[in-house]
Amino acid sequence: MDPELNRYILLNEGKGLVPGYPQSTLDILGKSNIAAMALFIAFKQIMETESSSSYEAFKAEFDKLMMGSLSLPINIPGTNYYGGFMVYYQRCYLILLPFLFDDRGFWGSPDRCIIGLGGLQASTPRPKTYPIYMGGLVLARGGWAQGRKRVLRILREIIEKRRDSLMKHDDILDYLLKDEDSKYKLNDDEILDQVIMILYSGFETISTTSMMAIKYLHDHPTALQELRDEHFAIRGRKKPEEPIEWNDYKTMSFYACCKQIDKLCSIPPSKNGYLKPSILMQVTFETLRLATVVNGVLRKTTEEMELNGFVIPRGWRIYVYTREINYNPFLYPEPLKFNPWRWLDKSMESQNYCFLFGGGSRLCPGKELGIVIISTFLHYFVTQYRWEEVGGEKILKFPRVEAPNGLHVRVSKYQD
Ligand code: HEM
Repeated sequence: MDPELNRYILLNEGKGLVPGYPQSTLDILGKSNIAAMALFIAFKQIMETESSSSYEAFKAEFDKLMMGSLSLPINIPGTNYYGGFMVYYQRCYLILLPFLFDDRGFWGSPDRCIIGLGGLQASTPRPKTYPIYMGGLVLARGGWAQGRKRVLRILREIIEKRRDSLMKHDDILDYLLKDEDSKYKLNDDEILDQVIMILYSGFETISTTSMMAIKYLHDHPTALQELRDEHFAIRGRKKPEEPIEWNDYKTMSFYACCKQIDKLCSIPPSKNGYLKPSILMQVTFETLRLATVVNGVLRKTTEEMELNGFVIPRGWRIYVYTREINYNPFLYPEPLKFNPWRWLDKSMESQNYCFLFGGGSRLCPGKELGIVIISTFLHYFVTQYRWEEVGGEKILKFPRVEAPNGLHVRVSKYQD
């Protein structure tokens, strides 16, 4: 691992401390550390050299753009939208299936609904009324508003400088700019779209999941201890300051290195070795399940279809609300409980109801990268620090997972 990133991951010491709290207190999400870390990592992967000179200016504009991308499309000065951007303009039909509301009118009671690409499960109680409501949900658009304009300007300048320079870089932007194979050559607009897409997609997903993992581990000392054992075992094979690398990551993922796993796990080791998820993977998947960051996936019907009595016309855009699957008690007993060990069975992740990263041909292409970044962060965090919450830890789960005031923790150096 790049030592600079490594340092950043080690909590960006001295930066982003929450005013009013002692020096050792960090705002884990919100406007500082984890979110900044996720964006910085993505920025550095895309433009290694420019990450030191252009990052701060870029980040300021990107923050505005992020805010605008999740707002009503009112394109007048003063609104979040005007200061940001929207991705595409498409009319989208929001399908509110009545089973998303239970008898008390609550959203998605865990025991009543499941919708997946395979259809509704037989256990779903059928509503008598016609199930589909149409709402004009405008997802996006309207010219390039301010945030995006400025972000694009910064990126274009970087691209121009790259073209004028003879230096070679080993980063994503260099690969995008290469014109060796004209079959895959992208024009500048397409390159810019790719860059923004990578920055945008990995930002909130990674930072929110990392924050929630810290929260759950804090609240579940047994899981934290098991994770620490697993990661001190990895550190034990390395010199004190030696960064982790790819081979370490492999032992951090599906090769169990914690004895306790064998006690808990009913599955025999596979012939390839102990191909069982490590406690790190279990914690990550359980966090992704319980604190669902991406609530659903968008699809379009290419022909009229019937899903267990629900008729969906051809050409409709559908928001498949996958979040509820994660709380289905038939699939995940005691669904609201943080139980990382339920992921001991590796096959859980490949079940066709598991939509943590979407599914089918649109499966999240950043899945592995996202898991690597979260894993690396947790590895350093749990082996180097203890932490306790110090107020402001209000967490909202709906409509999106967030800590409106940040999750404040006081960290101290970990000593046995
Ligand atoms: C914890 C981390 C992440 C989670 C939970 C996550 C989740 C998801 C989900 C649920 C989808 C929808 C897939 C579908 O429609 O079936 C998606 C799509 C996507 N994700 Fe991620 N993602 C994560 C990280 C990343 C990262 C790091 C990147 C890029 C570097 C990325 C890039 C994308 C892109 C480009 C799509 C659209 C794919 C398409 O429509 O073909 N994601 N992600």
